[in-house]
Amino acid sequence: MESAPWIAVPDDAGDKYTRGVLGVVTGSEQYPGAAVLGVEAAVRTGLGMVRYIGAPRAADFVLHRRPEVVTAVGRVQAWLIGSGMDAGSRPQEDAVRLRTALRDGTPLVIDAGALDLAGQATGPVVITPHYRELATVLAAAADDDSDAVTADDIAADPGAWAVRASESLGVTVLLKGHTTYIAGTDGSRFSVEAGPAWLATAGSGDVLGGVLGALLATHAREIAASSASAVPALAATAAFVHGRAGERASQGGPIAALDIAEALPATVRELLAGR
Ligand SMILES: NC(=O)C1=CN([C@@H]2O[C@H](COP(=O)(O)OP(=O)(O)OC[C@H]3O[C@@H](n4cnc5c(N)ncnc54)[C@H](O)[C@@H]3O)[C@@H](O)[C@H]2O)[C@@H](O)CC1
Ligand SMILES: Nc1ncnc2c1ncn2[C@@H]1O[C@H](COP(=O)(O)OP(=O)(O)O)[C@@H](O)[C@H]1O
Repeated sequence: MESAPWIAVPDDAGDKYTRGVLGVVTGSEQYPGAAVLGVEAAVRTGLGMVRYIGAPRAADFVLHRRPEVVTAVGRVQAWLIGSGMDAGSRPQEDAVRLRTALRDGTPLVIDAGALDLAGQATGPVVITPHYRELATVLAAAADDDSDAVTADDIAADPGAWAVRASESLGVTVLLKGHTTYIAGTDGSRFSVEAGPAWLATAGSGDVLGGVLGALLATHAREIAASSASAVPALAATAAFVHGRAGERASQGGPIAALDIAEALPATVRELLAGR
């Protein structure tokens, strides 16, 4: 699959709303940095606006880093939820914020601490677990303990588990790892090996969530026309762009998650130049 066609280029008649707005409910008291990383990545992937409506401490950090972010509630074309949250200790305020996103009917990227809520979403969903997170999600969905799958089982055959999870949960699955596997509800299957192992660093997945959130928010029309085929293609594009940004940032050396986000504009530019 070509990734470049899945990058939305602004048209001359457009404005920030027609380009697409991403709503973000991420971060927490314990993990405010995840909110900063996801928002940074979304802004740098390209979109009209980000509305951040997470925890106040995280919102302060987000605004300090990205003053263009709006913290007022309003219409969005997609949501990114769960990065930097802990499903095991969810404050009531976060439950309310997450419900707003889940009931909106717009497409959602569901990561980390909101993965347990995927079944409650009213819009098309792509979940972005790593192996341990997928094992937890599948354990929660299993009829009894004998069906339980471990992270080691998933590591042994990640592509097959991404497909099984997509079929049993009825959502698009983006399973993170050295190779990232995407399984869509329409039968789409992608495997993306675009980046170096230096990408295995704290917050790298939070950056991926922001990239994918921006891509969903800027393709509302395509998703409305066919969410089952557009969402997995956009997920594969996000994994590819994330991997290429990691490669660009690393050049064979170590990287921090923010370096990946900062490499996104040049990565997108390079992709567009080639199309
Ligand atoms: N800067 C930030 O705010 C960051 C926030 N993050 C957030 O942190 C939350 C938890 O994500 P995880 O991927 O860690 O969740 P996991 O539940 O996969 O990882 C936690 C598990 O990792 C294992 N573990 C912990 N420390 C270990 C060590 N030193 N050696 C070996 N095993 C160890 C333990 O089994 C532990 O239960 C998510 O909400 C995520 O989004 C992470 O993305 C990292 C960066
Ligand atoms: N060995 C690896 N090689 C290349 N990319 C990797 C490797 N391990 C992890 N990644 C990528 O790094 C990111 C890690 O995400 P995640 O596990 O959610 O970390 P975090 O929670 O710290 O953000 C994912 O995009 C994953 O595909």
